Amino acid sequence: MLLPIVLIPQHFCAFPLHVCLPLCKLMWKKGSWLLRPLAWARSCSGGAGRVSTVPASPPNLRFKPRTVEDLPRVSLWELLYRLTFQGFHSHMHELQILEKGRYGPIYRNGMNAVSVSTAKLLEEVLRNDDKFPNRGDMSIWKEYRDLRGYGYGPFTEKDERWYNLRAVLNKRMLRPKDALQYGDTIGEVVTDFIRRIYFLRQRSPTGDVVTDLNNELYHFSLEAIASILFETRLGCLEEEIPTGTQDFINAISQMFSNNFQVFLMPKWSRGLLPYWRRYVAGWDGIFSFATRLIDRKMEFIQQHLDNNQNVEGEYLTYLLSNTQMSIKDVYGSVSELLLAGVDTTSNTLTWTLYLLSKYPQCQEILFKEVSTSVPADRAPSAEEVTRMPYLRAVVKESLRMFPVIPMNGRILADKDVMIGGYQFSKNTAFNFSHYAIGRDEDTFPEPATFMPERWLQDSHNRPNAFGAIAFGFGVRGCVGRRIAELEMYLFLCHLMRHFEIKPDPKMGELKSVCRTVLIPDKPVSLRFLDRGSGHAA
Ligand code: HEM
Repeated sequence: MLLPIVLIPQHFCAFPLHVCLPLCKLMWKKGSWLLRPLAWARSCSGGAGRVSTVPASPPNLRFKPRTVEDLPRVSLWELLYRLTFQGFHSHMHELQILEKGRYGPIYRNGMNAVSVSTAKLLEEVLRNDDKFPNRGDMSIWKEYRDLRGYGYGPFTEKDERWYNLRAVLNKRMLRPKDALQYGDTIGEVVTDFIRRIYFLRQRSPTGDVVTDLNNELYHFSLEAIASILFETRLGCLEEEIPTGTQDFINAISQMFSNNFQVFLMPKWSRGLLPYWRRYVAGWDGIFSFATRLIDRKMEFIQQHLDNNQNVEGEYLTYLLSNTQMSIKDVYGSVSELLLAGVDTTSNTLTWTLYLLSKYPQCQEILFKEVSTSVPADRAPSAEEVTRMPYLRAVVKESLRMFPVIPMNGRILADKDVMIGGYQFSKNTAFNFSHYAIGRDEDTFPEPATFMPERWLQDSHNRPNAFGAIAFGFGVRGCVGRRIAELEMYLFLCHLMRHFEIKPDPKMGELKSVCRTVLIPDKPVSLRFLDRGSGHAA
């Protein structure tokens, strides 16, 4: 009989076999396969996300694979209603969970892309990724660069030009051992930050609270990434913050806050509504900050060359001396790297500290790991921090719960693909609901609980890795991943040796807000209790 041959070898239903087979047989007899493919899929799979492939078509029963037309669909009106009247425009991550509950794990969202919200479906999409992966429409970012005559960077470039650009940018950054060379530079920034925490907490009435920690961590991340990209210290961790720094931070915030509105609004409305003007002003602030620092470095290099002195340097010197990159390209790429390197690590660290303060038992395990791995009389090295399993698990778990980039996507243009049992033609846009995926109960039991241990289980019990791919996947994955990880590991390792982090009762619970990146809904304040370690930072 054909049925078991088709079904049993690739049993794609969520129901156990003994429940599923009689159900399937019943439908088969009634001809339901042909008549109501979607209804079958729903009743048989417990959600399309459980279906990984359609069974091979029975030769004599005109089996038609399900297509995008068979997917549940959110109308544009529903989306607009939720964004505007229900306030989801700043809670797009929570909208993922709401829509998943209503439409299942794969559906057409209001923007006509296909949203996927299980680890398994995400894996299927990414395993079918193009040779030159494409995240989607970057036209409004390009428009700014065209307007001001800057080159495109890794976010905005596409196809072969993107590939060649990444070949240049990846060097000295992407491999784990590339990042290690920045260990001392980052270590110095971390030491300064610890000093700043001592300075800030003693100003509080109780002598141990640091308020507006997210902003402090912003300064830390900016200082750290600038020290790598521009090979120079900005002084963001001094008592007096240098002028221009806060303007840059505000400019990023301004650009991100207006990005979505500019994307949604028609071009003709730009002169009438304030978003486009604010958006351009935000980018102007970002680019002018970056180009000023690049120009300063070029002058420095030129002076050395004029004096017949050797020019040695790290990332920027390497880019500037790369013959494949014009100065316009360097401006474009470095500005994008800088932009990507500040909000991401700073917000992730904010969430991590908040979670550690709420889960003292996890903080204790982390403290023990740090104390036993590094002798008390010296600072941890870059190699050491990357070898601490609990520390890595803490960061991974924080990113699962609060993925700083809560959604992402791909347009698969190379070929037709089969995802979740549906056939999609070339050029289908897929949207990845990372926030909903990270909170999926099937992949992560007790998803709202911070449990770094879940990442330390043996390979059979460890969650599907696609459940939390905070840095993306494949050749288009995050170029700054190793730097970001090193920065966060060194930071947490140093900090744990100095302070025990506790909640500030005055702050209350934090909620997340989506402003392209996932940020806390209010200024964060935490207590930093001195462990009296007397360690060198
Ligand atoms: C917690 C820290 C960070 C997180 C969670 C993060 C996450 C991501 C994600 C999800 C992507 C998209 C990947 C994909 O589509 O597959 C991405 C891309 C990117 N990230 Fe990061 N990132 C972080 C830090 C950084 C840092 C420090 C830098 C700069 C040094 C950076 C530079 C970039 C760039 C340039 C891209 C675009 C790559 C391309 O399109 O080719 N990121 N990042």
